Amino acid sequence: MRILIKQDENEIAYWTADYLIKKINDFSPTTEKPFVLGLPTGSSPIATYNELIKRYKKGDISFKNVITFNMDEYIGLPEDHPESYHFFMNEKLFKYIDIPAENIHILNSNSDNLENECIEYEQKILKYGGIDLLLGGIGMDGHIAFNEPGSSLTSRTRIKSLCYDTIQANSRFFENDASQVPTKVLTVGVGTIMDAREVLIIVSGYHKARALREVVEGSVNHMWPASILQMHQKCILVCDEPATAELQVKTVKYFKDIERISTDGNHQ
Ligand SMILES: N[C@@H]1[C@@H](O)[C@H](O)[C@@H](COP(=O)(O)O)O[C@@H]1O
Repeated sequence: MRILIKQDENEIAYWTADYLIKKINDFSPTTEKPFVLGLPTGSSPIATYNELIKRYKKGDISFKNVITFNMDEYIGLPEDHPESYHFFMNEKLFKYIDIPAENIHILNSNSDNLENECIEYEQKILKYGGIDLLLGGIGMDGHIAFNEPGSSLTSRTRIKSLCYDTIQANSRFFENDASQVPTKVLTVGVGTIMDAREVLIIVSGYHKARALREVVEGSVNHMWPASILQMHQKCILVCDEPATAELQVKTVKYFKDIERISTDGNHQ
């Protein structure tokens, strides 16, 4: 696990967008061999999406041969609801870039057969050869996508019930009214995330400090689902200073030293 500690959210966004652009450009995606990108919603990736849009407008990147798979979606919201993840992705990223509509994949939580939708989503990912890079965030309780505490660490795409903490946390998007937050979702599984060839997680803000501590210094445990990332062969956590507040001083120093010593910025 590589841990990068940036000053703030803006530095995270700049670094993350730059890293993604380099990855995609180095891959030289074509129609026959597209780059497969996993994408999150939530507040964590917004600044990065803004940076990606800026860089797209400068001509640094094209998304024509990028296939995207979003991680999750609420059940019970129409796609045009302002808090649906379909709506979010279009508003925050897709409508500003050159990605073809048919390259975008988001779980259809309005399907008549949700279980089948989940199975087909996994099959579609496989059809494209798996996810090359999955960008994500984590919840305050250590959830990843919508894999809440107690999720099987080998889970696949499925229907999931949200826990009280997540409903409370996400009520900020629903007029601070927890009763408006859907209680069920579709989400890729922890196993689906672990199958991505590379995982890049944004952790920003003091409110994520406890989760970051559990994920980095705690043991692998289903009550902190993102802790499984310790087992991933190529995972980067891009954090800001406030998010590191509960890490041990020696942990912060250890990871900062690695970044300082490795001047080519290309280590694992
Ligand atoms: N389902 C999403 C996750 O995909 C997201 O990573 C996480 C953190 O959200 P935020 O970035 O807003 O803190 O919780 C949400 O509920």
